[in-house]
Amino acid sequence: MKDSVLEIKELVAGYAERVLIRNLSFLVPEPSFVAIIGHNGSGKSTFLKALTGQIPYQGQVLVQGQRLPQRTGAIAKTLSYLPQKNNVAFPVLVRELVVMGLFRHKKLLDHYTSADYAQADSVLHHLQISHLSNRTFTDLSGGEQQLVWLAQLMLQNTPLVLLDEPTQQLDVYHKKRVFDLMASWVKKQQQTVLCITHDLLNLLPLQGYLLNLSHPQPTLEPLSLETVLAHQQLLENPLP
Ligand SMILES: Nc1ncnc2c1ncn2[C@@H]1O[C@H](COP(=O)(O)OP(=O)(O)OP(=O)(O)O)[C@@H](O)[C@H]1O
Repeated sequence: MKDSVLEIKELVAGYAERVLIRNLSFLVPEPSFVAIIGHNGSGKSTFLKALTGQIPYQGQVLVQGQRLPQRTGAIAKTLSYLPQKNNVAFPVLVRELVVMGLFRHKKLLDHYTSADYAQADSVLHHLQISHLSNRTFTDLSGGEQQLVWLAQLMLQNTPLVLLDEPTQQLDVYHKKRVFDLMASWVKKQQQTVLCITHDLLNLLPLQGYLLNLSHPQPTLEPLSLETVLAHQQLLENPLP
């Protein structure tokens, strides 16, 4: 039997005196898009922090049948992660930041080659942000920075991609484009995408699943007009 791409078994995670994820179990059988939704503070980022080894957890996470290590370094081959806030403390050109997405294929002191830069240029072109290529990253607007991080994530090309509100600062046009882009990662590259979002209406055209962490016992539900609208209504009310 083929291994499922992702299986979460009885995951428990949270902080010192506050368990936020209680006995979460679900299975993603094949490469899929999974929208993680829920009220502010319901534990969405906490869930991704557990998967990325930033906080300890109980339970099991299996990726393609293998237990995901709990150490950040060892996880890097399997998954890429775009946090909600990602600061860069030094002035770096956009093209240089994007090419770093290939770090998994490099040894410590390796230089990036012209073929690597060609790949970086290609994803910048794909995201329609080639004009930002030689700009200093820290001078860009919040939305432009978000698109640059997405370009870097594309170069990482891991089986599992975790994104924490990747469309938060984007305009209406770019929000739609980024949701289309995530759908194409699933379809064309067979990647599994877990995306935290509050943009429920943008989920309507997509195929995949929805996981509402505001629910007392969250489960994967197929994305459809009915499920999205039902959850939108739930989220319009206070956290139970
Ligand atoms: N390091 C920490 N120590 C203690 N509590 C924390 C820590 N980080 C987050 N929390 C708390 O855990 C709860 C869940 O936080 P989390 O960031 O997972 O929520 P979220 O669902 O992603 O919310 P949002 O939609 O606002 O991004 C919040 O109440 C938050 O204050």
